[in-house]
Amino acid sequence: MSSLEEPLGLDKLPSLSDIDLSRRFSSKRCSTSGDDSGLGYCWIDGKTCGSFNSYEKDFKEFARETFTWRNHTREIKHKDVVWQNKGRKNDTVPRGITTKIFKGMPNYVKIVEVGPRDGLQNEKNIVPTSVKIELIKRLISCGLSVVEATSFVSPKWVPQLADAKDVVEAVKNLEGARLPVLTPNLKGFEAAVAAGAKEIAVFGSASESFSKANINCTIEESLVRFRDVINASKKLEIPVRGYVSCVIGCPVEGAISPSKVAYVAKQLHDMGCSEISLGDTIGIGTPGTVIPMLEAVMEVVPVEKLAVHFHDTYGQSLPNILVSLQMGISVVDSSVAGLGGCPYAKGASGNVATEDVVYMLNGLGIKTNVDMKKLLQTGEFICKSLGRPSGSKVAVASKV
Ligand SMILES: CC(C)(COP(=O)([O-])OP(=O)([O-])OC[C@H]1O[C@@H](n2cnc3c(N)ncnc32)[C@H](O)[C@@H]1OP(=O)([O-])[O-])[C@@H](O)C(=O)NCCC(=O)NCCSC(=O)C[C@@](C)(O)CC(=O)[O-]
Repeated sequence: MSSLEEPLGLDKLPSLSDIDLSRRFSSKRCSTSGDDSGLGYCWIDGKTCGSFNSYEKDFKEFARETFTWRNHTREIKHKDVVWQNKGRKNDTVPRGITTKIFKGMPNYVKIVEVGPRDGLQNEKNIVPTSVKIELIKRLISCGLSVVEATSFVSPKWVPQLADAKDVVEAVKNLEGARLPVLTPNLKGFEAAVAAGAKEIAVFGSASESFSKANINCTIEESLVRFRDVINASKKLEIPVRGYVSCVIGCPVEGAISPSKVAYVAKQLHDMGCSEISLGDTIGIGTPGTVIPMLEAVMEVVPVEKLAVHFHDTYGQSLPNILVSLQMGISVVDSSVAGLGGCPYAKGASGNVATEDVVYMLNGLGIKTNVDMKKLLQTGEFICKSLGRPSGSKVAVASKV
């Protein structure tokens, strides 16, 4: 297994002109600034749009609610959040651009915390097992309902997670969260089950080169391995999550076509994966590339089965999550303090920070059940243990 070449650079990114603007921007667009570039137009189909002034008023209402987490004193009031009141008797009449923006967004987002696995697999120094266990316990106490605990992979390739068995044995009976682990093959699956894992994940790729570098086999070979793992898990009624890496680009191959992503996602779904997480492994996606990718996948996998997994290499994770929510996705992977990166994707930075995702979702009035104060303390705990600053903007800002 060789490490991969330089990460995909900006020069290799698809330009906006490569993307079919007519698919992204509604034909019934409503003009706020009136230019022809698409900027200033709302891009979710709808019939009417409010003026910019009414949007500004609505926005002020939201902004006021956005900064409440510090003291946890106020519940977000949903009186102006039309999309959340759908179906209730006293619905506010949907109006204007605000409605268009929030149409289709979920009321609740399940956050899949991947810090203990994705976060720690790429740390230079081996993190003590006791710190990993403490991290998992703290993350559960924040209210996170899914905490990915570790991986059962070759310790030769990922020595950072060589203690997977000890970690799982220590946390397997903790209540309050599901604790899936990564298992690339039957060997990993059997070890995980023996240690007491109750949920697993298989991880494939939409890029042939990345598949070979990461899991030492082609995409088709990986699908055969996953089928074996999934069949074994079905016998034990163990739920399986499926990952697709490199959904936007690959460090070797450059841009990856949405149809390749859709193909692998569909295979995993058809095999029986209960959830498919779409990973922008090297964090090069923007809404301009994420939207067409999601469109292609949604044609073959139901949206309620999809999760998004963004790395923040180019600082695009939050806008990418926002458009994913607008497209109906309600499961978001993230990593406390923005820990993370894949050992086989050189230059890829950490996952989007859980604190930053929760902050944005709080601001949108979307429930997560995550306690921001405890989450910030957990981020502080792990950063102190690792001797590095937090990758979360919210964590940094909250200290100022
Ligand atoms: C996938 C394998 C295991 C294939 O492993 P392999 O095909 O058997 O061959 P190999 O040459 O790569 O490794 C062979 C050695 O690993 C052993 N082995 C074989 N399987 C296992 C196992 N399950 N657990 C422990 N050991 C195992 C096997 O027994 C043998 O041991 P040896 O005889 O040399 O002593 C290997 O290539 C590997 O461990 N790769 C590391 C993959 C990895 O963990 N990558 C990072 C996670 S993926 C990711 O981060 C992306 C994601 C999910 O976050 C989403 C995104 O951001 O896009």
